[in-house]
Amino acid sequence: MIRTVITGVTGRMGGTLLRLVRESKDLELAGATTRQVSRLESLGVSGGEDLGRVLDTARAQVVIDFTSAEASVAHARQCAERGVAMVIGSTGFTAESRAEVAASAKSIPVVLAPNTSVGVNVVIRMAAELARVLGEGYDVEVLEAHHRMKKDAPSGTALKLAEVLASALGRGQDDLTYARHGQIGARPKQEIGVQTLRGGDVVGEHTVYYFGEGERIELTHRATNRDQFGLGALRAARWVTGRSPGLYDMADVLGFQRTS
Ligand SMILES: NC(=O)C1=CN([C@@H]2O[C@H](COP(=O)(O)OP(=O)(O)OC[C@H]3O[C@@H](n4cnc5c(N)ncnc54)[C@H](OP(=O)(O)O)[C@@H]3O)[C@@H](O)[C@H]2O)C=CC1
Ligand SMILES: O=C(O)C1=N[C@H](C(=O)O)C[C@H](O)C1
Repeated sequence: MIRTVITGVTGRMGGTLLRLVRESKDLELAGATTRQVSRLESLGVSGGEDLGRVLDTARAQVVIDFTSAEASVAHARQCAERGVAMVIGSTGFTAESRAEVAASAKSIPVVLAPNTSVGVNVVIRMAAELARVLGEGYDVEVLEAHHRMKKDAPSGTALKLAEVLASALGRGQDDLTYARHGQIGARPKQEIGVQTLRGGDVVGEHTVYYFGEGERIELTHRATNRDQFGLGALRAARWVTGRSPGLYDMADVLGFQRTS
């Protein structure tokens, strides 16, 4: 059994992960963290607020962390100090905070993935392949929609899609456009638009549009609950436990060639 700690266990993903770890045959809950410590008892979970303290008694092999970029940076440092592997699903990283996780991943294995759903990762791969095949004759746009409580925008998945599309088309960060307003003029050929919708209880939707002359291709993934994110995270936890230190992503877990 793989001894697993879940951070942010009172969150939306934390609750999904708690149920899935309990249902799994090969992972066991070794502890959990939350800032709402009084809720741990009713969840039947042992743990506390500080991951370092939880790890000092939990004999954990892996931490699954869906919290926030800021919290994940601190959690990665605490795991690195104790030699515990990690799966990080948090989004909202800046180049600097990602570099901090990469620094921790010099001493422990870390899977850092803005989307742990296998289906989404297949879509990411197909999006790059479609862009390569279609080439320059199509205008590429990414649209994402999420629930009203989501804190970061665009979603980590939309940013990942934009990154792999840019790489497939030989374009760079400067070609990404996150908003349009006013007299913007004709669309530059090189542009890749990334647009955000927020509202209601939308779990997560991503579409890549390829607008051509006289046709349009749309590649869409819609999550209708959080289970596939959680199941993918458990798969990543099994894969990362006992690996060599390094920063990995879901492409590594799934045995795909990296797309960017
Ligand atoms: N990779 C993937 O496939 C997916 C990634 N995500 C990402 O996972 C993250 C969590 O999403 P979700 O579960 O919906 O969010 P929630 O807000 O429901 O849960 C976040 C949890 O993390 C805790 N947390 C947040 N910030 C901190 C902090 N600074 N220190 C300690 N604990 C903290 C919260 O604690 P408290 O309750 O005390 O506020 C809460 O328990 C987001 O970044 C989201 O984008 C989400 C779904 C899928
Ligand atoms: O916050 C969410 O809910 C989600 N976040 C991830 C992201 O930012 O890409 C993945 C998923 O779509 C749900």
